[in-house]
Amino acid sequence: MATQAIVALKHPDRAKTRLSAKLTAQSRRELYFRMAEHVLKTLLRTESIASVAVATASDEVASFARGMGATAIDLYVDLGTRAAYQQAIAIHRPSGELLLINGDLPFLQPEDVETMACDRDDVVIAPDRHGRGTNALWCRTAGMVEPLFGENSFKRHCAAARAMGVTPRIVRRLGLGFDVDDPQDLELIGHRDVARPSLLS
Ligand SMILES: Nc1nc2c(ncn2[C@@H]2O[C@H](COP(=O)(O)OP(=O)(O)OP(=O)(O)O)[C@@H](O)[C@H]2O)c(=O)[nH]1
Ligand SMILES: O=C(O)[C@H](O)COP(=O)(O)O
Repeated sequence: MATQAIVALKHPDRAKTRLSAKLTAQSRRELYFRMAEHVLKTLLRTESIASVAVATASDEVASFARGMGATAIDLYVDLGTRAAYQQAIAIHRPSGELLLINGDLPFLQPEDVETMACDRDDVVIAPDRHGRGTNALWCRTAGMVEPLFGENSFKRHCAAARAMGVTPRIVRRLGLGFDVDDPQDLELIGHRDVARPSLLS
């Protein structure tokens, strides 16, 4: 199997704004790069991932991605996660298996990615742990489900798959479900019991 992965990464100076009440701009930048590095490294060492591309409008992030061994898909402007993935697909024209995955998943492990990219299904969706957003979307062929990220995108991606006659497989795992959006997520990172399955229900 050979899945192409695309990671959307916003301009670092405008990322993680919901953490502004708790973290300075400098700390938010550091957290952003730490998480992005973790996600890229994880993807790069996952066997079923053939290539990793970062979709970004930031030259700094593009260089960072290339320095790590990923490629960069240069976007013109940040218009949100949905637009970033849609533009990246339009520019990059991936064929075959495609994984769209966010760059703010601090617990992501290769096994999580392997679980998504296994052989049996056409569409696999990893919701955030609240069951609202989508943190990763895998399709057997690019274009099978249009990226519809944004608020409550999990329901939308499920409906979009069903509209194509496909029953999506849903993957709920800590590594895929735990994204860092708000101050409560930051507090949980520090706690070992973050791995409790109850957080994923
Ligand atoms: N290229 C690109 N990536 C984006 C954009 N918006 C979000 N992302 C990425 O999509 C993923 C999920 O983003 P969010 O959880 O909304 O993160 P965020 O926008 O930094 O958070 P807030 O500023 O707090 O809303 C992260 O990897 C972001 O870097 C965008 O406009 N362009
Ligand atoms: O569904 C989405 O668009 C992504 O998961 C981003 O959602 P978030 O802003 O809740 O992380």
